Amino acid sequence: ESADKKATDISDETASIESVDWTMHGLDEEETRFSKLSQIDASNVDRLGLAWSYDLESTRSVQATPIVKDGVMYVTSSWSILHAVDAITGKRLWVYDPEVPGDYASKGCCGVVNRGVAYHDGKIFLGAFDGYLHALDAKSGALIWKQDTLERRGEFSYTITGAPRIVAGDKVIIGNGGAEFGVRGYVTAYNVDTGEQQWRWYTVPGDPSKPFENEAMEMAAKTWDPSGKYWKVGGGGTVWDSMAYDSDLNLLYIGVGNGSPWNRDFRSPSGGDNLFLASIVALNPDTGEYVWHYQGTPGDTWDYTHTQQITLADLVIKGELRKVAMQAPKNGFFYVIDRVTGAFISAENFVEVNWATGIDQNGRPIETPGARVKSESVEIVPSSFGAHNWHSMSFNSDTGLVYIPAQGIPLSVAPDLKWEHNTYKPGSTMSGTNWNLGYLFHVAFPETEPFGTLIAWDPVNQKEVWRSEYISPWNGGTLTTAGNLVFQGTADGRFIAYNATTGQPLWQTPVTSGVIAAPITWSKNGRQYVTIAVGWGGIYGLLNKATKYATKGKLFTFELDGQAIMPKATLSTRTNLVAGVPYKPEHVAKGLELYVANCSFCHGTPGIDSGGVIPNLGYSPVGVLKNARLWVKDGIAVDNGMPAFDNLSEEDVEKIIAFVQGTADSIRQALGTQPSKSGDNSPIE
Ligand SMILES: O=C(O)c1cc(C(=O)O)c2c(n1)C(=O)C(=O)c1cc(C(=O)O)[nH]c1-2
Ligand SMILES: [Ca+2]
Repeated sequence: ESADKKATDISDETASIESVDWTMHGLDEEETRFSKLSQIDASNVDRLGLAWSYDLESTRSVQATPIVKDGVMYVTSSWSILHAVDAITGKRLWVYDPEVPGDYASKGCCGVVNRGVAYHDGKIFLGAFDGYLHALDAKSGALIWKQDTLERRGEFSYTITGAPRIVAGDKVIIGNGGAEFGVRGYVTAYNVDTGEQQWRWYTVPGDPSKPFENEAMEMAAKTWDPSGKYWKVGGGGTVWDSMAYDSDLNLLYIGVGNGSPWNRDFRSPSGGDNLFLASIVALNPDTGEYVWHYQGTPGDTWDYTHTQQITLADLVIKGELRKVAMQAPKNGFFYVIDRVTGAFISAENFVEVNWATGIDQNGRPIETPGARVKSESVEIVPSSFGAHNWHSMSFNSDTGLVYIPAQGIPLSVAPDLKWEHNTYKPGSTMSGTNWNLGYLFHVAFPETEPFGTLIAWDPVNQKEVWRSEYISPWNGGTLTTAGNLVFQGTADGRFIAYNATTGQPLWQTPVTSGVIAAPITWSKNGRQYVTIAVGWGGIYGLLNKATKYATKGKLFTFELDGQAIMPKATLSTRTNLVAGVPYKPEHVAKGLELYVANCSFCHGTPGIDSGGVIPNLGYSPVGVLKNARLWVKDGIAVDNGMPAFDNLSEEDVEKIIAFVQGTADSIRQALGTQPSKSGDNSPIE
């Protein structure tokens, strides 16, 4: 009975084959992103053409997996703005703006992002960046109910960036972001009709002097050192992206994130595994009770979130059919675990790693001696950007392969010995916007090179089968289909179809901007379509980009023999290295400390990072850098997400300007080039 129910959950109209919707974030409860549609296949995919394009009008990140239900496409763009679009014509039906305040942007680590909505019984559920969960009428976009998901709003920097999920027939589940800032992670279930809270499950223990919420918290507290007073900083463990659901087993799987602060030496000085950080946890979806956990990265100290996609599959392993959960988290290992019991089955690294030599038979990493950075600057591989981040993977049960958007983004880290909970200190990474890391970055330059790769991974034999290399990290999520295809958008602005078995590229088209989101496929009246939301951004995309474009967010739908014309890409207006802003050289060193504590994680290193959706200040127009006070102090761009910094004095701003101009001058000198025409607004070519 439940198997039938599952099939209809995937799409109400699947039975007719005529119209197949995409109604869940990961396509199905198992989050496979494997579509059974096969009209578009390896033999005809080269005939794909544009059916229509739609303007999302966003200048920040587009991360959403669209949802298609009854001819309507629901897709979010930055600032959690939801667009309802006629799926056949691409015409706007309605737009819902949850009106996230501009000054909320700096309460998230990685930009005002949103990964999509959930659909259930005529309602759309949207988690907005400022922590409210909205339930809307799917037809009109009218608000039905709205819930504040945040605890102690204002005291902690919580956000929502992930897509809600529907479980147990009547519950909508959402977690939060915030573990870079110091928060306590949890997931909450709300009744789909009323919005009433059903249960909340914390991922880490609270203040041990107070009663524990449940036995799981009591068990978890034994793995934390109370002398670190972790509960003051929150402890971390946000559930900011992945969940999966097995309705047969009646288990909800959640992916739990990193510790707050990142550095375990400050969070739990005597060590400990710090449950349930960096774990997959199975919960009873009816009650929110703990069932089991598997902790992939015990005692996380590297921002090794296990919030990356959890995909469920039934695999024959050593002759036995196993119900498994699969994950490729930031730490670089591909995990297969038993989803009934949480028992470890296998793990192998899918990229080069230097923090562990492998995973032992109990599922514990064998850490390398220098992996827990104690004094000098060390380059840990993978970095906290992850060997795989939130970009969706897909699992094709025909080929037996998982398609992973893998990457390497170099970062060196050193302990921040000055770190104190919620204390602004020049020199302490982003402490000016309340980050709580306990690390400094790039005290020494990292030695590895950035890379981006699509990896086709065999989860049974734990080995790579094929790969496709890209020129940049931070490529889009993947989709696979019964047409033996894999689709992926790329950081360099292409949308590509591969043969799922061999990895041979079969078709590609430019799509006006770098892509980070995942494509979907669906059909209407017997015709198959492929849709991708496009718009550069996310954490790496704040700082860097791999195209010369700054095109606003778009939504593209493709079909066989589609004839629509691809809109023109907009060139970035990035200027040359800034020159000629007067400054006092003795201000540069202090300016660096101020920059690190207030500017670095959004604007990047001046003149070194290329600038993504947030400008790199090394390429500021002269007039902008000279008048930085207007942005930094007077807050003229608060609506765009640039906060006004009360902690900075006028003189501090002068010092930051000195650091930016001084750095630009040093780089220019090192490159041996002439001073550029200042204020030049010519596009980079
Ligand atoms: O610890 C957290 O709460 C948290 C939240 C988020 C988020 O909500 O986007 C990210 C991360 N961590 C993170 O570690 C990370 O690498 C990341 C990348 C992105 C992005 O949108 O590109 N978000 C996040
Ligand atoms: Ca994190």
